[in-house]
Amino acid sequence: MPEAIIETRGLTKNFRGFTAINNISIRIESGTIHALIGANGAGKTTCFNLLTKFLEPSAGSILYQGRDITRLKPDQVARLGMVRSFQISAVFGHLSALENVKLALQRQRGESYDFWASHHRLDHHRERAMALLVDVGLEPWADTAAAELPYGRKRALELATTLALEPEVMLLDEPLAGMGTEDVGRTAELIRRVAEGRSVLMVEHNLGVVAELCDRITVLARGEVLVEGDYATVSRDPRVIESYIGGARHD
Ligand SMILES: Nc1ncnc2c1ncn2[C@@H]1O[C@H](COP(=O)(O)OP(=O)(O)OP(=O)(O)O)[C@@H](O)[C@H]1O
Repeated sequence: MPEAIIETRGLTKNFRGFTAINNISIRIESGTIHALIGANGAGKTTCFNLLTKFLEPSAGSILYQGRDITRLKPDQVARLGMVRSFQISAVFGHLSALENVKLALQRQRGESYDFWASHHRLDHHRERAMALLVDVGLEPWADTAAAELPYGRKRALELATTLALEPEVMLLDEPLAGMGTEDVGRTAELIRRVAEGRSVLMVEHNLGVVAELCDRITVLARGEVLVEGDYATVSRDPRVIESYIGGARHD
């Protein structure tokens, strides 16, 4: 069996008596793009927040590269290489795209803003930041204030600031939400590109993109794993079809 980069065992989350996640065990294989899908209220966000350490589980454990990270804090798991996009990578609207990525690079190295920082180091950050902007197709926008970027480009900038942290696993929460068709296609392509050499876990409602992009899919229903597999397997499972009737968003 391929190596698991993230694994949950009996993961459970109760909210004052209501079980939002019930005893789920999932495996995210190293080097894959893995989607978490399910009808509204299935538990995707709760599961995502448990994996990224924004919520404490009521029971069960989470392993990252075989190591138990159940009790670690979000910044500790980020330092291990498991980074939630839009987590540490808040984008500052008044700063240019380039400055935002430079700042993310500085933070990645634990440097505080230093007026006297050597030119050599700052030049190095500039070059690396520019390369990351090129990677996400933002080169022409390098000097544009983040607040002025079109929506889809802003998400691309967030991906660049996440990439600055050199993650091994990127966790993306609805990366295509709110995008028009053109942005969806370009961002999906971008995710495919940045996924090379790393693993990605994403919560996503757009099933067309999930079908195109994701190697593995976990379908949640009422806080439990309904089925896990590739798109062909998952999409013809009668339980999945049934759980989606009336529940899924068809966007
Ligand atoms: N903080 C909370 N307190 C109480 N119940 C909660 C809390 N967070 C989530 N829930 C409940 O847990 C269930 C799962 O919610 P969750 O947001 O994880 O689902 P989801 O699959 O992400 O749904 P959506 O697609 O609508 O975002 C829902 O019934 C929700 O009402």
